Amino acid sequence: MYVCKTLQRHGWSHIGSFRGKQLLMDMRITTQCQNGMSFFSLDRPFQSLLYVHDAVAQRDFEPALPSVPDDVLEEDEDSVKIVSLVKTKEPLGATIKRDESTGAIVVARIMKGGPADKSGLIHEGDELKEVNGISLECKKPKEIIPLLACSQNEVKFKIIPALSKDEMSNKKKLFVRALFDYDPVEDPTIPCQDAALAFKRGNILQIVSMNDDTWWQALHIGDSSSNRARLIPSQQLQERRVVLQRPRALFKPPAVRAPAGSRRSFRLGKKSRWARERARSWRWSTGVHGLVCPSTYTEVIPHHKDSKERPRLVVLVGPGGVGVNELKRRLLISDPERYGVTVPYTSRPKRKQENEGVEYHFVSVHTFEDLLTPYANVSLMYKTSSILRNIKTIIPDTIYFCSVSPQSIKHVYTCEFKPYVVFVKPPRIEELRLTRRRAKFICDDVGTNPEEDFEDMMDMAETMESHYGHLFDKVIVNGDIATALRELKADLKKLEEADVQWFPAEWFCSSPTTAQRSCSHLSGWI
Ligand SMILES: Nc1ncnc2c1ncn2[C@@H]1O[C@H](COP(=O)(O)OP(=O)(O)OP(=O)(O)O)[C@@H](O)[C@H]1O
Repeated sequence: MYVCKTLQRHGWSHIGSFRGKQLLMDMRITTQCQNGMSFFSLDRPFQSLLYVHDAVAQRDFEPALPSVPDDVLEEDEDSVKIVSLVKTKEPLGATIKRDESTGAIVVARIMKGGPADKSGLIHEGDELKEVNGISLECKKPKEIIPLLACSQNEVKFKIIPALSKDEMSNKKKLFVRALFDYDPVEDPTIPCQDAALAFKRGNILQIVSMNDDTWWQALHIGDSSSNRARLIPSQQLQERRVVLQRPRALFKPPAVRAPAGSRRSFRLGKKSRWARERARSWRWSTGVHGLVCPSTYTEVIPHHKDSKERPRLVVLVGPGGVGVNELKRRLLISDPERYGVTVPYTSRPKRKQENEGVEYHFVSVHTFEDLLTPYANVSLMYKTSSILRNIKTIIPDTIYFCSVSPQSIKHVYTCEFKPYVVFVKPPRIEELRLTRRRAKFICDDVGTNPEEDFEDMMDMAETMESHYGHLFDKVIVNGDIATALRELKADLKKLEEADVQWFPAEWFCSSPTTAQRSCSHLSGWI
């Protein structure tokens, strides 16, 4: 029974089109009058025809599109596509995978001749956002297959189409981690202060234009208050500035000191003359006095954390005596369930409060030297890797710390360990003197003068920062130990809770040349 309300008002001629009317006249029609409303029963084909007509007239054939999510940027709005495929017994003919760097589910392969291929609507590289209205965010490929299996007649996909190669090169978003603080208020050269972006070391910026050699345009990721690009100093400009501001580092001659072995102090005085000289020569050969590129920005890519992913390895670095072990010790005491350590090797003598295999494996200078020969270095690296691997498989939820010398960071600075590198930095020299003396850790060396060691520590910290600063995710100033510990714990908590983490692009570079370029502070992609 087809109810035709229009019939009542205007009679036959108003049902659909004239063609409809003509058809109607040709059919067998039964009409009845009931309460002033006209009813008529029609044969099935004709009834279907009217349904189709009405559907077309009301444009009912178009799919009901879900609303555009709020977080889609204006420029992205047109890139969401809804694809509806009729389901048959055949599989769709596509494979999907999770993109490691973005966490997105993407079409990995389209099988030739399969339904997906024949439809021409789904392509390799397309990002799947939803299946039948169910969001695929944080889902794994194996969780998505049952969603497809249980859908009835049709499967509806919400897709972000893959970009063509040309579009890719134009549209690839470029993110960097800032390696310095920038305050436009203190920059007299900025063309327009209101158009500038202030940022802190460690902030993530999206570079939206590099057309100008001196001023780039960038957005501050995580600052939802503004979507407007602002000016930041380009890498080139910042490098020039750093070099001009570094006369002390560049021209300071090596300090002439009394023979190192002639004095004893809380920390370095216990080192052999050889070790002290070696440390100093390393500083001069690799530090600010060598060919060091100033830290400006380093390219990063977002990584969407998987709920089952292990915590990242936390690597602590800092100049000798700054308090790396003290921080590790206190962290372990504060929560032994949550934190674990790896035990490094050292050639320095054991201190009173230290135990073999706890803070370090104490080995002789000779053994340590052996470990540093090129051949042994491989086995040391292997040992380090296997120790870390074992630990990672034994207690997956524990956050592991390891302290390494900055030169050794490269052994763990890989996608396998995904280290989070924390640089433990001494405070200003006055605070260093005050806090260390107050803590009385020079008590076992009566009559020592730690002043030179404090200076060495400051020098070494400066060298490490200028040489390896681009690898540091976090800098903790160890003045007051309780404050430093609190800050470190808060930072690790934030790291654990963050859904998106920013990994250096070099971890994902396949060719060593590209990796090297990306490591040298973006010089490759300018
Ligand atoms: N913030 C601080 N205030 C006072 N004393 C501190 C502080 N941090 C560390 N110390 C003390 O300084 C001494 C050296 O610290 P620690 O052994 O942790 O240094 P380290 O960085 O591990 O050196 P190394 O790498 O040579 O072992 C210890 O006696 C420690 O208790």
